[in-house]
Amino acid sequence: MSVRDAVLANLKKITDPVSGQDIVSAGVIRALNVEGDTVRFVLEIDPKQAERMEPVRAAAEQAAQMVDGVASVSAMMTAHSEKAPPDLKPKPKPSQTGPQAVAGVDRIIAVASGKGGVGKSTVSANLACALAAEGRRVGLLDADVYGPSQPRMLGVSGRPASPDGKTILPLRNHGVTMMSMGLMTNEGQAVVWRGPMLMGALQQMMGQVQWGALDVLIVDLPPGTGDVQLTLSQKFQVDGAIVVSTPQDVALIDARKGIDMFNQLKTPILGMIENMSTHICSNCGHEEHVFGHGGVATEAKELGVPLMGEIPLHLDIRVAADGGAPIVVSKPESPQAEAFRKIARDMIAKGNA
Ligand SMILES: Nc1ncnc2c1ncn2[C@@H]1O[C@H](COP(=O)(O)OP(=O)(O)OP(=O)(O)O)[C@@H](O)[C@H]1O
Repeated sequence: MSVRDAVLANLKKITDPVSGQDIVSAGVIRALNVEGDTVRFVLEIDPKQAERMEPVRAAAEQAAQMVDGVASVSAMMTAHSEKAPPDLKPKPKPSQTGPQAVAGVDRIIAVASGKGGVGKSTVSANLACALAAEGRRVGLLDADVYGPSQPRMLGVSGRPASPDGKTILPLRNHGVTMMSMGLMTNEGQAVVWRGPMLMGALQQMMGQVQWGALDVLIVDLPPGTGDVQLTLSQKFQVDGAIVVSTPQDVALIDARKGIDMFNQLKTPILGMIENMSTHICSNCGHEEHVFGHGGVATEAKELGVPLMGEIPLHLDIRVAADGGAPIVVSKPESPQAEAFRKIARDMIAKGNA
């Protein structure tokens, strides 16, 4: 049994006090992510039940911890989206609410995925480093509040400083200026990200972080189509969205939802990237199609969006990301890195980065 399945089996033993079902069947557990010996997941709850659910969260964390091979567990509570209460305040003029540019930032590119775990953060980190290697001034905002991974992928640690209490100084590595929403919360602390909180935090990240002059700011979004995606597109001028998907049908169905959302928000779609496209054996170089191959190309064609590239499933990509130096930095001449670098060069050639 995989660690993921073992974690799920343990979580299934816990009852959701609201529905009476187990917490997995009740849909409380979301975004379960196993990386090495680290397990992360989110409990999606009604914000009114936050207090009642805290023991459930603690029990879930403990249940995951019991699984062999698991060293650390992080379980956060998040509020499931509710209809916003009617806004009785007079509406500000549309010119004040329209998407804004961020001072000093030429372009904002959102990297999204319909489904979690398809490698969106890996793609964001590699694209950011590849663009920086081409001489672009690059920022990377990790807006994935459910599983912030950019500090680890870019090998930066420590909390960002705020010398004046108003502005936030970002961190920097591999030529990329980086800020993560995950660095603003205390590690291991349960955070209930309510819609308005998310919006506030995102606005703070965009507006108060001293990004400096950037050619492009890449925003690594959480998976799915939620509050962060909406806020980003509604409040800021997003110049393009990249949707990352694996070739599996389930991932593609969700990727399509992501594309629909950006179409509705009138955010231009730069294209799709197929990740974990083919598997290249790190011993013999043999190529096989673990999740099928070419599914994203077919989907992109059907949706009328460009296929920006296909990234192989390769152990070196994961090892490099886990080690804090993405493959385009640690093995820039490898074919795996070249797959990312080609996408970056094409983006620059098309004036998108
Ligand atoms: N092309 C690849 N080859 C090998 N491993 C990969 C590849 N892409 C991603 N991975 C690995 O898969 C795992 C998930 O990737 P990543 O965290 O980038 O996904 P994500 O879509 O951002 O996930 P989340 O849902 O947490 O936001 C990581 O351990 C990463 O190193």
